[in-house]
Amino acid sequence: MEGVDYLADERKKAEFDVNEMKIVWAGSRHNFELSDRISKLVANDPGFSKEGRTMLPRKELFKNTLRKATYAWKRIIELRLSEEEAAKLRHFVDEPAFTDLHWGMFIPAIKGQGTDEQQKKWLPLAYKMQIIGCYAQTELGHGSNVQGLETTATFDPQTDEFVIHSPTLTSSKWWPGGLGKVSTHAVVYARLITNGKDYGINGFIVQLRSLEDHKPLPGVTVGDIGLKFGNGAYNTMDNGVLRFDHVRIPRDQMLMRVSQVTREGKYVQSDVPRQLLYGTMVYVRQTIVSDASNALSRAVCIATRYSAVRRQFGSQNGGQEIQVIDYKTQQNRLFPLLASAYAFRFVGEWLKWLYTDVTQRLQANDFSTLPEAHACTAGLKSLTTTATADGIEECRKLCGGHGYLCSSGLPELFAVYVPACTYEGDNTVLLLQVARFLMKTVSQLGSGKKPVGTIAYMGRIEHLMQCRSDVKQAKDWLKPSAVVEAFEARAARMSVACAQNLSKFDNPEEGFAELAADLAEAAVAHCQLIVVSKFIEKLQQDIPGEGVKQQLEVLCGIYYLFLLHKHQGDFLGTGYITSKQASLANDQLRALYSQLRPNAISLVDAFNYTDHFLDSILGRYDGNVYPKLYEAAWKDPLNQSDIADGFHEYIRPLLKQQLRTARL
Ligand SMILES: CCCCCCCC/C=C\CCCCCCCCCC(=O)SCCNC(=O)CCNC(=O)[C@H](O)C(C)(C)COP(=O)(O)OP(=O)(O)OC[C@H]1O[C@@H](n2cnc3c(N)ncnc32)[C@H](O)[C@@H]1OP(=O)(O)O
Ligand SMILES: Cc1cc2nc3c(=O)[nH]c(=O)nc-3n(C[C@H](O)[C@H](O)[C@H](O)COP(=O)(O)OP(=O)(O)OC[C@H]3O[C@@H](n4cnc5c(N)ncnc54)[C@H](O)[C@@H]3O)c2cc1C
Repeated sequence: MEGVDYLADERKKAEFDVNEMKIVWAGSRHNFELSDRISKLVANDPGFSKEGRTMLPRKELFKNTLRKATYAWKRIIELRLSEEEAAKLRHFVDEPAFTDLHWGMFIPAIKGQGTDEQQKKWLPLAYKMQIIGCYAQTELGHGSNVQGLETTATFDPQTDEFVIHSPTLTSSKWWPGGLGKVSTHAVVYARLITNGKDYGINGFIVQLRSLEDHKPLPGVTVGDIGLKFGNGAYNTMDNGVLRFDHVRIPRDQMLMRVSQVTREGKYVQSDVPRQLLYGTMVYVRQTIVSDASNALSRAVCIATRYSAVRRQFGSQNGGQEIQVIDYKTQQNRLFPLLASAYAFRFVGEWLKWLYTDVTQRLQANDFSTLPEAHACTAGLKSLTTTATADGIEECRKLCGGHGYLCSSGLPELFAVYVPACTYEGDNTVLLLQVARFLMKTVSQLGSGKKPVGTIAYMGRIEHLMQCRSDVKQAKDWLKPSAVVEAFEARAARMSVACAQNLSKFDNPEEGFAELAADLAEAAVAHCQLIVVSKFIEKLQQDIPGEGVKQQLEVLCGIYYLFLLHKHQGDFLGTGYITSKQASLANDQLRALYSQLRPNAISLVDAFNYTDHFLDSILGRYDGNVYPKLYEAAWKDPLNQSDIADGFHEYIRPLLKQQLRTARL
């Protein structure tokens, strides 16, 4: 880095090896080197500049995204990047685009739900981007309730085709990214009807636009759904609307891994569970969990650096004022978010492992771990995206007024990120899926079926229902066994309380609806237990680098003690801890903030973000905030002239009128 480093003193305070921490953050030396190389490649290429992005009108913004996405593809080909390198490049280009859905959902849907033959036909075209696809599931009338979708795919045995049709306005596909203006094809989810019988939802590959002139094919009505939240932000994406008027596709474009329709129109269900139709969602939820730590760490990096630069109050004898990062209130808002970024990193790594494991099992026709994989991906997607969206907004507030400027990078980051709480499953709806899984687990206790994996703790239910915390002094809260038992007891007791309340209802579905808010809270407790456990398990590994493990222990302590403090009501209400023990936890938390403080800047440096990727004046690596903020203000189009457009038309007559009144 060139020029003065205004954060150099902060960097000197670090008590650990930052370069080793970079490797822990990246997951491996290989991942670190890959990210480092590709992020610099993107940052140094003017073709990927972000300059002025938030000021472009929608049409120009969108065109610019098309330019960048195709330029990225050109570079991927020219540089012969591997699939892994290409994915990194798209990540660091940092602009939501149709390519996310093409690579992230269209291709995985064909891979997961297509037969070998279908994969052989469609994947090579998609890999070369000779066709561009999206994932068209959600409709105007239904998103969460997938079984309620209305689009129909009716088999016509005369012609060996499916007829895809949108029977109502509410059956219009609505939201799919990449659909509005770009995609040539879509995996469309529709009700499969054959021989007059409705067999529920299935996926179909449907061509939407001509490969010659890109015009919608006959019977297809397609367009963009309009401007979304935030300037720039997710408006780089063409989320679309799509209607079918009796569009015909060959029978072999029904994705046939889960079920088939024969030439005669007979519906055949294979021996794989129907839930595999939802497999693409499980995959994407897992990637969203991994991505949460990216988004949160970006916001935290900006807020931490700026908190060290910013000074307010407390000047003594004409000396410097206090850095706002030294206020305990700032630390209490910021440091748990820094700890959460690390916690989500590690749980994301673990979830990736779980997903790979379940995928291998599915290939071998072992479906036993699918329910747990669904509960974990759904629950952790909900937990991490909610905390990340809230965390980004908190980081904006932590930066005071300047956080509200687009040049802080935070408003755009928030606007791009916040729909993650909704897409790929509304976060409350997903928590209720976890709750169903928990209630099923509780109901099977005593049946001889041993709970395994993330619900293994339920197997010790008798102990967890009656044990009490043995914490006597603040530092006892640093013992992993004390912490894990606290989170297990809280989660188990909340689930059992819900199950007991449910049993009072004659109709279980009515009970579930009535108790939904409590059930969602029990699901949160279970998911927090997973994150805490995975962080603690990470610390049991061999972690090289001077001081690295110690810093991670501090972060882990902050993560769980902050949760314990925030959800004190649960821990006290379920009777596992006393109010004295809750207060000791808080004392320990404050002590950990003091230990973290000198390392804060280096802990965010370990994310290894380029200034290009952060795209934030407040988060600049060198901390040179004020001159750059001042400079940026003058680049605003409003400052291109001293007299604003509209002045002569509107303001001048007003001023003249006041002048006349004053003279009177
Ligand atoms: C996409 C890009 C990724 C690229 C990678 C880059 C990395 C960066 C990451 C992110 C960058 C941002 C880019 C993201 C772009 C946005 C993409 C957004 C795309 C979408 O939003 S697609 C649409 C998503 N829609 C949903 O998620 C709908 C949510 N609804 C449902 O999932 C279901 O309807 C339901 C689960 C809520 C209910 O279903 P239903 O059939 O009615 O089920 P139940 O009766 O409740 O349950 C039946 C039975 O099935 C089990 N089950 C449910 N779901 C699953 C599943 N997915 N897998 C396995 N099993 C499942 C359930 O537990 C029940 O089991 P039981 O009978 O009790 O044993
Ligand atoms: C930016 C963005 C990109 C998207 N991209 C795609 C895409 O590429 N492809 C695609 O197919 N879809 C896409 N979607 C759609 C997305 O998947 C849905 O919006 C999402 O699944 C939520 O469904 P919904 O909109 O129907 O919400 P709703 O279900 O209508 O939710 C409204 C409210 O009702 C509550 N609610 C609903 N059901 C229940 C219940 N059973 N119990 C308790 N509360 C409930 C919810 O919690 C929420 O508060 C995208 C959405 C967004 C915002």
